[in-house]
Amino acid sequence: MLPAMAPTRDAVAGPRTGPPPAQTVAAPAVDETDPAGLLRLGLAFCESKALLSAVELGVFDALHETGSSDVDELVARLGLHPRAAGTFLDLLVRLGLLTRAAGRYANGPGAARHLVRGNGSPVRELLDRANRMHYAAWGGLADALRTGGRRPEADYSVMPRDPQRLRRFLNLMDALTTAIGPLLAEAVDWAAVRRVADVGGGRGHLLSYVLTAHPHLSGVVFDLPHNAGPFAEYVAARGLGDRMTFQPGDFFADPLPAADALIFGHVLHDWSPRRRAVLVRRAYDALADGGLLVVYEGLLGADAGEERLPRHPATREEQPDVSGDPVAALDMLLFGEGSSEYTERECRQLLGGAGFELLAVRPLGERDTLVVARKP
Ligand SMILES: C[S@@+](CC[C@H](N)C(=O)[O-])C[C@H]1O[C@@H](n2cnc3c(N)ncnc32)[C@H](O)[C@@H]1O
Repeated sequence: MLPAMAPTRDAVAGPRTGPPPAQTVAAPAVDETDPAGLLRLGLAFCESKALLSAVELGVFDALHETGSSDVDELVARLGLHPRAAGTFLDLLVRLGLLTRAAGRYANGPGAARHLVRGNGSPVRELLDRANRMHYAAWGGLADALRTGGRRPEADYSVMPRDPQRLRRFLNLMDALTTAIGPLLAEAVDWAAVRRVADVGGGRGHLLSYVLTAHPHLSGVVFDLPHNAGPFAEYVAARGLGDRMTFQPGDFFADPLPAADALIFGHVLHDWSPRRRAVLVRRAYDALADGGLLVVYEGLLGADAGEERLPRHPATREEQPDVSGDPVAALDMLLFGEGSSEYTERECRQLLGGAGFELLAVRPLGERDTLVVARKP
């Protein structure tokens, strides 16, 4: 699940959001006798931007509502200039996103499943964010590589001033944890836990899965005060108002909730290694002996012998471990606001260094790793 990285003020001020939108793909075959592969790679941004623009313009939403439309109908509905609209739509057909029959366009199966707003797929939210932030940031990649590209850590203080942005952010968080919630409910042994706190738990989406699966649990979401309203709406809608509470606070400054288990989900990677260590120490201090710390994160380079990318020998020590997803790692390193993805090994060290005893490290869904630790 990627980070906020645009060089614009908007993106710079925004917080991290979990795993990156981009997925590493196998290295394309570049045949020295045929430069087509190189050209395709070099110009891939055109097709990428066509998809992102179609999402931005609401092409897939419009076609979802109408079933099918001709170019004039789409021009009118989406407020497009007619000059290039037909060519643009035909490009989307060629990319396999739309179908066209008798001059009428419709969503292809992949678009219908993943690109229509509100259909529950995280892909739409990720592409939305990629368009607003990552695209512009990657446009400045060469500069970021020259300068090191570091930016300040996440700044969540922008959220209360921009309700639309907050809503978009919460939607994205929920989309990313929809797949994780049921898995996390299963993967952890909650039998000895009575009260669980999701620290940085947003409006409670993830925690609602855990509580629904385990009726003996009660829960508290600890998050910044601006999430109190969205939380209240959310738990009322899920019918969990009597089992889940919201504790507003700053996890760097305020006492963490008293609970038998604390969750940090997609939270630690928002911060620099130093601040991550602060959070883990605070969790250790907040838990009673035997208490659980549950971390899920898109950790890089699991220790299970994944192939490592070659490193430049001269800077070996400074290189991040990017064995998991180099696109995500670059994105996070250069544009991730001082936050950084980190490796499974670092996570083990982080928790072990604070005094935790590791109980389990295992994959959680397609992108995340679950780490469960206990305060001895
Ligand atoms: C990247 S989101 C992760 C949300 C959720 N745990 C998930 O897995 O999707 C980070 C969360 O931490 C919260 N947060 C950021 N800074 C915080 C702080 N200083 N104190 C408490 N919560 C904070 C944000 O409001 C946001 O809900």
